[in-house]
This record gives sequence, structure tokens and C-alpha cells, in this order.
Amino acid sequence: MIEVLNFHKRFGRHTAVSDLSFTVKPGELFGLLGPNGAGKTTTIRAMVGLTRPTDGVVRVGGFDVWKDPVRAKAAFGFIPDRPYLYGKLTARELLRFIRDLHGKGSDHDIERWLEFFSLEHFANELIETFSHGMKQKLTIITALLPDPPVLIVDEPMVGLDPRAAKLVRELFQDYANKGRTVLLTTHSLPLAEAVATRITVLDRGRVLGMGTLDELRETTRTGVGGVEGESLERIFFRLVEEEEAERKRARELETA
Ligand SMILES: Nc1ncnc2c1ncn2[C@@H]1O[C@H](COP(=O)(O)OP(=O)(O)OP(=O)(O)O)[C@@H](O)[C@H]1O
Repeated sequence: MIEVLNFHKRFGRHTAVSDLSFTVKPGELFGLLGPNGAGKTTTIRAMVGLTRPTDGVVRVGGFDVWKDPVRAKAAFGFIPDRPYLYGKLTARELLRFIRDLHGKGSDHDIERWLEFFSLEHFANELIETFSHGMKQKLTIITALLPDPPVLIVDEPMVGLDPRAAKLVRELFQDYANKGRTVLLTTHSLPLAEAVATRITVLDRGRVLGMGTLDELRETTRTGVGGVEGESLERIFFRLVEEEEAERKRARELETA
């Protein structure tokens, strides 16, 4: 379970996220979408204990990430948008280290994951020799090896080849189907449309729309030219373009 309650984040005078609230329950795969600078990574960083909220509460697995960080962090696996790994370890050494740190997972699990991502022949190579995609696969394994109840994922597909991207997409779906909680940000609208059970569209730190795909279709069905049955791409652009038009009108009124 992930709970974000009235989350605000300001950097100096700039508001990155404003009054964001949502809950992701076990079994859900929640997609956090939005244009560049919308506040997605800022929200994720608050969830994983890397950015302190200016206001509001973020709980993961029932634990306040800032008041009870150790228990909160034991409840989730985090896949950041860029892999941060120890280059001087081999893949197998890193995975054994992660296993020992969490006290979860076995040698058998490590070998199974390496094979799943076709990394078994590179397991004794230093990570610094890995390609970006191989590092990304290894990062995904480090998050999944302890089998956490919550998975938090920032832009998972960058650098993955089409086969690996398909594997990862199915992996996240299976994870949620097993009753775990998954939150992911992505710029890939087809990916979000394929896997997310619920979606939030952010722009400039504010929520433009939240709900299932059907609910978003409902809220964006605006009279003539309604979008019934249309793709997430159309819904996304409609929400973002309406917001942009609204801002333009407000600016014109100010200068009138
Ligand atoms: N450490 C920081 N200091 C100052 N401003 C920041 C900082 N981190 C983020 N911001 C600002 O907060 C806003 C939201 O940034 P964020 O990285 O959360 O967006 P995003 O939705 O993840 O974007 P992208 O899709 O480009 O990754 C942006 O205006 C960004 O400039």
C-alpha cells in the first residue's frame, strides 16, 4: 500500500508538486504520467526517502517514509530512472550483497533472476563493463530479489531492448496480480494503457486527471467530439492541452 496525502514540494519559490493525494492498494498497478517537469520524479523521490516533503505525508507499507524510514524502506523495492550500482562488484556479488542486506532471497533465486534476464553468462563480470540495458536489468533484479510488498518504478523501459521491455511489462503485471502494490512513472502511454489499473496525469505539479482509463474517458468526454473509447494518448493530450488553454486564458485576463 502507498499513501500520498496532501503532498507539497517547493524548491525555493518554485512549487514542484501541489496538494497531491492518492492511495495505491495491493493488487493495483498505478501509473503516474505527465509531461517533462510535471513532478513525477519529485513525487517518487519523496516516496523513497530522497526528497523531504515541504508538507503532507507519504507512507509506504503503512510506515511514514520520513518518521519510520527503516521500516518503510524495507517495504519497497525501488527502480530509479538511471541505474546506480557498484561498478567494482560483479553482478553475482552485488545480488548476494543485496540478499544478505535484506536477509531475503536464496542463491537459487539469484540464479533464477539472472537467467530470467539472460545475464547468467555475465554474472561474474564487473558491473562497470555492463551496457546501460544490462545495468537496468540488474537494477530491476536488485529491487525484486527481496520480494517486497511494494514496487516503485521510475521510467523502467529506458535502455531495454524490445524483448526485455516485454518481459518487464509482464513482470510488473504479474507482480500486481499476485497482490503486491506497483507504482510506475512512464512517458510511454501505450505501456501505461496496457498495464495500469489506475492512472494519474500530473502537469506542473497539479493533478489534471485521476482514475481508471474508463473514468478518464468519462471526465474528458466534453460534449461535441467526445472521446468515448479513445486511447490514453488522446486523453493525455486533451487534459494537457485543456490545462494549457486555461492558463493562456488566465494570462490574457490578467493582462487585459
Ligand atoms: N532539486 C531540485 N531543485 C530545484 N528544482 C527542482 C529540483 N528537482 C526538481 N525540480 C523542479 O521540480 C519540477 C518537477 O521536476 P520532476 O523532476 O519531478 O519532473 P518530472 O515529471 O519527473 O519530469 P521528467 O519527465 O522530465 O523527468 C521541475 O520544474 C524541476 O525543475
